[in-house]
Amino acid sequence: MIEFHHVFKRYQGGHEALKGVSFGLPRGEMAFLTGHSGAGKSTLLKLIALMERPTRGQIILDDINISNVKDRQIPYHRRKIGMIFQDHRLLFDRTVYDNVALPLIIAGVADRDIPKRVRAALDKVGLLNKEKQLPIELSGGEQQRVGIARAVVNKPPLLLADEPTGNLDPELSQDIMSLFEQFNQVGVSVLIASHDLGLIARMKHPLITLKEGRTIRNELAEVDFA
Ligand SMILES: Nc1ncnc2c1ncn2[C@@H]1O[C@H](COP(=O)(O)OP(=O)(O)OP(=O)(O)O)[C@@H](O)[C@H]1O
Repeated sequence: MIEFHHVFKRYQGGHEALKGVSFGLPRGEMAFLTGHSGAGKSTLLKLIALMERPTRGQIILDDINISNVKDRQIPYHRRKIGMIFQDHRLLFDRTVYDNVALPLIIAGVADRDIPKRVRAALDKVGLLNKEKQLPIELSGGEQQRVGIARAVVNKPPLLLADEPTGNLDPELSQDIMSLFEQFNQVGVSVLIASHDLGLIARMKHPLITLKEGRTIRNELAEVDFA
């Protein structure tokens, strides 16, 4: 599903956030990405979503070298990916329903199909009864679930989550991780950046550990440079 071949990322200003990262995430796998603050975890996820471009190396997503994806094709590329952020990035002046419907509207889904799909996504995260509420009226864990419903409403084959439990207590964090496992069990590939080593250890999924932009531990296959 995802292959990184000796990927480097240097930001404007000269900081090298990734220094030759290689790994392969097979289709249908769930894995964790960990490492100290500033190790390059968010950068790695942003490269997959084409929120940033690599300086060197190749990233293959679904057999496509994403360096060849032109800027105008990025919205189509992103439809393969559901992104979940620590701060959820919900629209706080819109209802739960409207937040989850937004990706469908952007993707041009027919109006008549939207309610059913929004409710299916809210049902999966256990929030069917909250659709008329504003995000501010929900708990932190519920807000994160809305973020997850929004990420999965288009049924992307890949979920990328950046510290999705960073603001949650241990019990809620476990619930959110279990939710990711449920999506994984129906075939969705999942890559989660997290600091929470205790939670990661309990989940028993492969781990990639970054240190100062390099892979220091990789329980996923290293990929050969073709
Ligand atoms: N847009 C940017 N411009 C310049 N430098 C950046 C930019 N984004 C990130 N960096 C730098 O790249 C390095 C890696 O950042 P990144 O956000 O990928 O780390 P991280 O492992 O996700 O950290 P955290 O766990 O704190 O979120 C850091 O030193 C950071 O300061």
